[in-house]
Amino acid sequence: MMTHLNKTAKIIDGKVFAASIRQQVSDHVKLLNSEHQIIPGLAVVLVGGDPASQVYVRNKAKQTREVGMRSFEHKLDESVSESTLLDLIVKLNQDPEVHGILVQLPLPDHIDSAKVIDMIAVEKDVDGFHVVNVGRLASGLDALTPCTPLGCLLMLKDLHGDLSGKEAVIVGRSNIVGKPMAQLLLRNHCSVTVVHSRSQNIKEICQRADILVAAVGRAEMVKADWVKAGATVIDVGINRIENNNVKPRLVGDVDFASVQPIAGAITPVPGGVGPMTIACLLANTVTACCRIHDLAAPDGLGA
Ligand SMILES: Nc1nc(=O)c2c([nH]1)NC[C@@H]1CN(c3ccc(C(=O)N[C@@H](CCC(=O)O)C(=O)O)cc3)C=[N+]21
Ligand SMILES: [Mg+2]
Repeated sequence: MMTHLNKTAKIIDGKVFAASIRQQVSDHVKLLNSEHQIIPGLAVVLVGGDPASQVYVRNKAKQTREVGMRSFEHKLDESVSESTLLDLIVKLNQDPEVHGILVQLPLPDHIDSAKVIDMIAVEKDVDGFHVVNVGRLASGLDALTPCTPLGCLLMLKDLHGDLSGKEAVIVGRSNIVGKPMAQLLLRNHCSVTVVHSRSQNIKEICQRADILVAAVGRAEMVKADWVKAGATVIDVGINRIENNNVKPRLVGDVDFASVQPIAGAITPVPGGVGPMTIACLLANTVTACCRIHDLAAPDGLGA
């Protein structure tokens, strides 16, 4: 048979990887239960009825129960006042059965999200969005780490092992992905560049990357000629392309079809970063529970 000189990138299977993380979480939950009679609990707060958010929240709750943890769902009306939401956070902070608190974002415009997030007890902030966790991550201290960048890092470490000296380029500077991703890659000794909507020569900068993380929320923006041959491409984007009458198609921030033949490895959408995000949320909840009870957290599930 003929061998082909043109390579095709390895497709990183986020679903399989996420399942192995959930298995480790589930093993640790069993241990906490048998040795210490502790059941980790995750509270998810959803404000309003956005259909996509409802699907995510339902998936989170289902997977939380599947790994043996308690799930507490709080659905509030779109019109809820900021003070009612803050009161709920205070209650959850004080509840000993709750070890992790996630407030689904975005929140309605009349609510100050920073105020709500910073009301969450630092040790229960499983999203890692509290200003203290952000600062701890940036300072190289133990921190609860945002789930999406943590999932990306675990995939990169699994693929490459040591990341020292690798040239990483992140497209997007959001507080939930781009910035914490930069911190995690820096902590793992990469050279890190963050490009964004005001950057010049984005394409040329991306061409240097050994590791390219796309997190801008613009459908198929990263094209084949942005990617160095053999680079690892992590696609964080989830963009719904609406088609008349048919089910919307999900695409990432990377033009998968054209990039796949160039890249060395690439995450698909769906089935890449998305499932890892939820798995890391469960991992963060067990980690938070262990720290709250002053017990050893599971190995290999942190940054
Ligand atoms: N406080 C907060 N924390 C979050 O982590 C958070 C949030 N707010 N708001 C919304 C975004 C979005 N998000 C996703 C999680 C899993 C998938 C996921 O599992 N995606 C599947 C497919 C999903 C589909 O079919 O729609 C996949 O990529 O294969 C996607 C998106 C977490 N978010
Ligand atoms: Mg941006």
